[in-house]
Amino acid sequence: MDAPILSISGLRAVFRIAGRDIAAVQDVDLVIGSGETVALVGESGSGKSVTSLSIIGLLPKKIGRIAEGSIALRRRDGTVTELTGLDPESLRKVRGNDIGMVFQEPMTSLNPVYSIGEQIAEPIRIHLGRSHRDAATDAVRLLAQVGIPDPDRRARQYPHELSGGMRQRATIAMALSCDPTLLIADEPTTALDVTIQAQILDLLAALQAQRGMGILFVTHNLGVVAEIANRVAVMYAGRIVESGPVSEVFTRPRHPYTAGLMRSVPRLGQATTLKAAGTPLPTIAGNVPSLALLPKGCSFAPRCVLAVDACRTAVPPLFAATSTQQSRCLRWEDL
Ligand SMILES: Nc1ncnc2c1ncn2[C@@H]1O[C@H](COP(=O)(O)OP(=O)(O)OP(=O)(O)O)[C@@H](O)[C@H]1O
Repeated sequence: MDAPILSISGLRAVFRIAGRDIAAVQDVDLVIGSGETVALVGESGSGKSVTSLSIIGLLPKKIGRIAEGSIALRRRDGTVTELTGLDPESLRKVRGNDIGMVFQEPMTSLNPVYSIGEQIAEPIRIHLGRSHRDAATDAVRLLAQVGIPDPDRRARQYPHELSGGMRQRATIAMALSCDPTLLIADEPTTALDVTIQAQILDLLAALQAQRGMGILFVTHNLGVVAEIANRVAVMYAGRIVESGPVSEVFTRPRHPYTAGLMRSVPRLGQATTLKAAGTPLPTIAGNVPSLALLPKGCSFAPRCVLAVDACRTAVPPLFAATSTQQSRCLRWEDL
């Protein structure tokens, strides 16, 4: 059997703040197979972006670093490379050749002073060694593949001449230009309106079916997870607290934090009913703890209605709730 596209184990990423290492992410294990989409979900500050930045080696210089763990990537030629030990230049090559990235705001990836076509062609020339002319042809082909009408003309246009949805399509084309084995999409649809969002999700699913790449999809939106992902990993205060197939986790969450997140999602019809009844949508009481002052034991315990004394003494391990679903809750059986 082929090695997974991405295999993270025991990842701990820290920030050096006021002379202390503060762990933004710890004990993170994550596997993505080819053709599989894994969603990383959780509230703001839970460590989703730090996890994806660790993979691409772009933690903030000077203060951020991977303190422990391994990140193994299967490359296009089938070899598996350990990314944590690579020097910056080798890592840059892996990033350009084997990992594609799409971020929330397309203008962070696009340069306003170059045409769309030039920007897609550049990595093709640099990383795949294609001629100017061939790379330009490839760029137009990629624009067509991501559903941009009249791709010849669009390739000559500048980012400001495209709509937000078209710009995001263009960054997806750029991310796919070197035929990556792994695509990291960090809130790629959050800045778009819902109809465009649905189109981009459909596009990613279609491209994945064609190319068989693995996708790490970072989002705080459970609706989007249900739409696009095969498996989901729920993060809280830097740790994965629950993971498993979306169908299992969403129908039967085994961690109180996941259950709380699920309850706080408005459902069609429910919002108006609750409003009519004068009942607000349920939220999870309390706040995410500061990473510098994590409570002893389970980080979610201070907000958890199920918490017992044992939860406050040691961080719970990941329990195998089923053969495919894991929960970092001592009381997963009581949920
Ligand atoms: N440059 C930085 N310096 C110091 N701490 C940081 C830095 N970047 C992130 N952190 C800390 O790391 C933690 C995890 O942040 P991260 O951006 O991964 O969260 P997230 O789950 O992606 O949130 P969001 O949905 O808001 O992007 C946060 O507590 C944050 O304060």
